[in-house]
Amino acid sequence: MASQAQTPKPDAVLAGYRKSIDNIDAALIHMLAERFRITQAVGEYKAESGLPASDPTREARQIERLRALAVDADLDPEFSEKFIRFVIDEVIRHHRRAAEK
Ligand SMILES: O=C(O)C(=O)C[C@]1(C(=O)O)C=C[C@@H](O)C=C1
Repeated sequence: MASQAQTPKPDAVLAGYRKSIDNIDAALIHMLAERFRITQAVGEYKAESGLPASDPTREARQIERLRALAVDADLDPEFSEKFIRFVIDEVIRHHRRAAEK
């Protein structure tokens, strides 16, 4: 019986797919880094101006917009909402930390 610990033989088809996945993952990281770079500036601005860390009205608009974009792009809108919620919650955590400084 073949052991799962054996090194799999090279698979050019899978390697090609994985090259694309790696490029897409790298682009996602760069885009997220850019988004957090700008939200850091927003957090500093909000802290200086005494504005609240979160803006639920803006968030609701963003979620609705992204859900619609997801449907158009054949992406699960529930997933897109969970993803942006996760990102925004992290931004709010950063904003609150900036306001405490
Ligand atoms: O637009 C803002 O006011 C932000 O602080 C940015 C952001 C976001 O990450 O998109 C984060 C928190 C707010 O509740 C809404 C949106």
